[in-house]
Amino acid sequence: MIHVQHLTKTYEDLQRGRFVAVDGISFSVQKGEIFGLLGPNGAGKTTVLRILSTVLEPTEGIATVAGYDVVRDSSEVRRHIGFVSNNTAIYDRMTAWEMVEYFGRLHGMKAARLKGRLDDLFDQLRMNDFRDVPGGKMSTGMKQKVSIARAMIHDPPVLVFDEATLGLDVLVARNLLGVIRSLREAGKCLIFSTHIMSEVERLCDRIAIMYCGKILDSGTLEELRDRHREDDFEELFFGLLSQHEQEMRVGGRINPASAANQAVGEQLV
Ligand SMILES: Nc1ncnc2c1ncn2[C@@H]1O[C@H](COP(=O)(O)OP(=O)(O)OP(=O)(O)O)[C@@H](O)[C@H]1O
Repeated sequence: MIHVQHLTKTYEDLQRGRFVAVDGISFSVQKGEIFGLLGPNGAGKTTVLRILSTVLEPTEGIATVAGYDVVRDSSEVRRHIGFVSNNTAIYDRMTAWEMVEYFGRLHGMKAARLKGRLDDLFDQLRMNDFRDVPGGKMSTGMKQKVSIARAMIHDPPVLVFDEATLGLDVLVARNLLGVIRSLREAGKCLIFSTHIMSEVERLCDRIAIMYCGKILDSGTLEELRDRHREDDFEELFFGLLSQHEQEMRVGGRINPASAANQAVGEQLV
């Protein structure tokens, strides 16, 4: 469902000059699978997810979603993908129902199909209690559910969650992880970015550890543990990051992103 090959994204930055945010990464995600992108702030996760959802174009490499190329077939990609982040704008004066309905219309859905889909989603995500509550009066958990419903209204086979639990209390975050699991059961292809190790351990079928724009390693939790002979995932993760730092230092190729990530230990849970 998602195929990424040698994907690179460079930004022209006033301070850093030409900056490589994503550096030749490759991975695939199948139907019915949750793929976790784990990495500290600045690792390049959001950039990858924005390329997949056609908000950004890659500098080099190929990315396809449901068989469609993110550059050549961007409107087909948008039809097949839903994007959930932690900072989706929720309109204060629109109710939960109106907001999700509005996004359905933006996707060109006809009234009858839209009504059926709204009913299903409000049941599935248990949103009926607050269907008429305006955005300005919603709790963070309600807002997050509206964001998910909005991303799912057109029933895309691929869903992207970018740091979606950031700022949520434990209960709401736990509910969200439950929703993501149920989407996997429904056969969706899910990609989930986070800097929280326990989330990937609990949720993801396969994991890519990302740092300074590169995937340092990827596989199931068991494969990673076996390969690195380390049962403690936190130790494994930090071991990979410091090995990468060391290799960059020896090669004299310190990526500016490394400097930006010096406080990496403090950012990770
Ligand atoms: N528009 C931009 N112009 C220049 N640099 C950028 C731009 N967007 C992102 N970057 C840089 O690219 C790198 C990767 O950022 P990105 O947001 O993809 O990382 P991330 O892993 O999602 O981290 P975070 O969790 O902080 O969002 C960072 O060093 C960031 O400062």
